[in-house]
Amino acid sequence: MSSSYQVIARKWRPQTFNDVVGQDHVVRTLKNAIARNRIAHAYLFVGPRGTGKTSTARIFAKALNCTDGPKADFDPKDPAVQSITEGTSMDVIEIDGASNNSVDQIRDLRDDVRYAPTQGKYKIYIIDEVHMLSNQAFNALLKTLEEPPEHVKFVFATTDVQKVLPTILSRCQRFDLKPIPAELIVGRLQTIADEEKIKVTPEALACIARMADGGMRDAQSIFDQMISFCGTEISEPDVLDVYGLVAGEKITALAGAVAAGDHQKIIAIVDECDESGRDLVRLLTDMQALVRQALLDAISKGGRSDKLGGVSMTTEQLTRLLDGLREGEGGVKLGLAEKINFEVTLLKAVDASRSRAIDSLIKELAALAEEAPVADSEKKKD
Ligand SMILES: Nc1ncnc2c1ncn2[C@@H]1O[C@H](COP(=O)(O)OP(=O)(O)OP(=O)(O)O)[C@@H](O)[C@H]1O
Repeated sequence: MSSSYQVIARKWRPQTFNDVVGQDHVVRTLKNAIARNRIAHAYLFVGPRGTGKTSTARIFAKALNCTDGPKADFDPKDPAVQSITEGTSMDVIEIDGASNNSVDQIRDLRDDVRYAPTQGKYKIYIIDEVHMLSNQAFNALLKTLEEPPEHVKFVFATTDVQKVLPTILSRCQRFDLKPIPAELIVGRLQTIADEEKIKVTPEALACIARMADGGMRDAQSIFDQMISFCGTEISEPDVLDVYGLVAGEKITALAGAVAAGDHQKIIAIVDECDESGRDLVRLLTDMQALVRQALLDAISKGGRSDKLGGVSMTTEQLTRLLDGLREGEGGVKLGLAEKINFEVTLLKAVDASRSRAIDSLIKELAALAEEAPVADSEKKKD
């Protein structure tokens, strides 16, 4: 039974603080709070999906309720910790805010909090997607949050903090989990691949990380799917084909053509991508990422970058280009006449970046022209 298949994302859920990737600021603060015994009544973990909110909440619960706790470096084999890992601890209660019966659960919670924990030091309520609670449930929760008994701790998680009532927010210590940088996703996937005896090239991993956009769960799900398709050996072309992605060098070539204003080359590359069934929406996102990198490069170098295909572009041009690409996004995403919309977006973006450059030239000339008559009249006076 124990050999039953488990998806990677679940099998590789971080079990200790050290396993959590890319959220050092959160982990450090929680560890410090535990070490100094300054543990708040309620925490709120905010962040995009699959970045470690639920995992960190559970690890925090383990640190609070482990034998001789609270202790940040608890032993994962401690029976008190294992019961939390296995979801059998009576003192760690998880409620999914998105489910229909959460109101009843929150009502139960109000009665339940009065009773002392059964084994651990604390009763810990982890409420996932807290923004999805109905108003009724929110209000019921608020009453408990106002005066929680000493032995009760709350950990809330949300992907949409705007929807959490201010009255709840103001009673919580808030932590923002960030999208996980691609190189850390690659690192974690590599560790998993080694353990699972999967041979995967660095290019393939980079490609998976690119698609996951900072979400570790997404990255792991894609990796899982690739293993189903390819077995134990995965290379970049496999990932590109399965997900209809465009190869890195082709994206660079297209970005270069856009920077150079080479309309013919743009159209040729788009044709090629479309004919081989590539995902143009994704290509547009990847292009934006490249232009953004060039923009950051230009800003750090005082106003110019030649990162897009070696063409020197100003910060202003790159901003216009990025703007143009974003403007067209809606049309391309609509899916109708996707290719045409995509081409038009690129061509317009090229024009926008160039016309602005011409605009500034005109402005400079106008400024010079304004100065010129003064110089002439000065001369006449002489
Ligand atoms: N920071 C991280 N470090 C390591 N693995 C992670 C991290 N974040 C997510 N994962 C992986 O993704 C899976 C899902 O993570 P988790 O449930 O903690 O995310 P979440 O932020 O709560 O997502 P959601 O908002 O969708 O509930 C985990 O089981 C783990 O495999």
